[in-house]
Amino acid sequence: MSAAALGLRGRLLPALLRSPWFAPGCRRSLSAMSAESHWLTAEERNQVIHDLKASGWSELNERDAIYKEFCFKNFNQAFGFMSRVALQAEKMNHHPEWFNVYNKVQITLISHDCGGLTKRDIKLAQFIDKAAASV
Ligand SMILES: C[C@H](O)[C@H](O)[C@H]1CNC2=NC(N)=NC(=O)C2=N1
Repeated sequence: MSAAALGLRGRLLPALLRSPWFAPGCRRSLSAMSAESHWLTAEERNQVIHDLKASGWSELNERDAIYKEFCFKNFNQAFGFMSRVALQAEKMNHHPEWFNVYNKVQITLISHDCGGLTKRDIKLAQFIDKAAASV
């Protein structure tokens, strides 16, 4: 019976693959990861994604990640924002995927060692939004 017939298309299969049992890197590192790095429960995920979407983040289709674009007055403001985020990323040992052209910064957040979105990404996204608001 095909995966489609088993109803494994859509979100079920990605959710299964995201679980620690299918993400050996995540399971292996779970013991060394802080509480924030643990997987989100379905209820937690729904709530935080709802809140993040309200502030302009979106879920990527091709990966279990979140994405947001920021536009500042000039490069100086954009780079100052990136510098603050970079220091926080180093502090958390959790880093964004990002692209900057002049006053624009595109940010994708995903926990590479887990292959998906974890509490580390949510914590960094919330920091990023505060940093952007205080530029
Ligand atoms: C070696 C280093 O600690 C790891 O590569 C850290 C660095 N920053 C990271 N950032 C993100 N987004 N995901 C990771 O899995 C990750 N792992």
